[in-house]
Amino acid sequence: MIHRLPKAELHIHIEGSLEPELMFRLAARNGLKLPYASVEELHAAYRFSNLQEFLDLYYQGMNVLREEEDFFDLTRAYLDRVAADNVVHVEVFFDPQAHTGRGVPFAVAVEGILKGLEDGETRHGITWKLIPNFLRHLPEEDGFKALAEAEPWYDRFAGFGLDSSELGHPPRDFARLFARCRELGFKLCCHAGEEGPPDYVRQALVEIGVDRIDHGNRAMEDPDLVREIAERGVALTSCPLSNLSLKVIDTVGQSPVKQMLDAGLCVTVNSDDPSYFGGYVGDNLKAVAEAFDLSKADVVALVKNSFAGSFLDDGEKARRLAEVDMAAA
Ligand SMILES: Nc1ncnc2[nH]cnc12
Ligand SMILES: [Zn+2]
Repeated sequence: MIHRLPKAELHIHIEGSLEPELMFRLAARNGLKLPYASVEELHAAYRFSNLQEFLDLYYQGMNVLREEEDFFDLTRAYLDRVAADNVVHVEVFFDPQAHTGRGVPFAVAVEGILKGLEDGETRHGITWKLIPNFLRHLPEEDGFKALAEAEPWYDRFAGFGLDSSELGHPPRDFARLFARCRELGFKLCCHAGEEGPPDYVRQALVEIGVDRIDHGNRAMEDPDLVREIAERGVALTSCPLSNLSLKVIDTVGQSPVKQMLDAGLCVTVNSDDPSYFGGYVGDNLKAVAEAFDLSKADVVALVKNSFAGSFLDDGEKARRLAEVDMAAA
């Protein structure tokens, strides 16, 4: 049934969908030598004890993305893969500062990704939103520069997000930047509570006023905060296999997904960085369904949340939700 249901993915870093095979192909195309002898050796390096260990490899891996065509191929490969899982809508993150910071122009990254998204829409009918994320390990001032560079593409972006190393980089440090994004009419999302304390989630929710919380695991430590999230109707994008891989949890059964569902939160299931964490959105849904022995109603609720929590307009949401009900019947 999981396969059959039309679904959305709301938390995917396109750079984190770079599969080892494609990384080797792009390295060869760009005349670069990887510090790994083979795809197998690279795969074997994907063992992490925390977020930072993953991020170090993630930023190293994306170094093969140099030309517009590389970003196009990356995006195309992701959409081909999720089309096979019956994903019909994606809201895709990318990290512009991780590219401009190594000399790849903003335009190269964004144009390649946009062309890939348009190609996927044409070939698979997958609708999409694109959401640049600011890197929180860099100063807010650098985020303002990225926002200024993004200006020619404002009409192509649904919102802005915040990612990278969470501990020591609270959402509050980016309050002015997100206030500006809000003034410009963008949706706001923020990685919070993946490793950081519940107070980071509260800052994202109350001080930044996010429309969506990415991860949010540690919010579950604070019942008042859980109530606040429920009252505001803000969706959470949970990523079970990412949490497992980054040792946020020890087993999928410790994922907060079931607790969030039971608390009446709009929780969704996503892949985060599927190439690094060993599973796409369908695999993540299967993993939680198995770990919690979820009922059909719970699985349908998670999939409906993926549309309810999306940045689609109300009419499009209603149409997608009705399609899920039809497929589930
Ligand atoms: N899981 C994650 N947390 C924070 N930043 C990220 N960038 C890519 N994946 C991320
Ligand atoms: Zn993420």
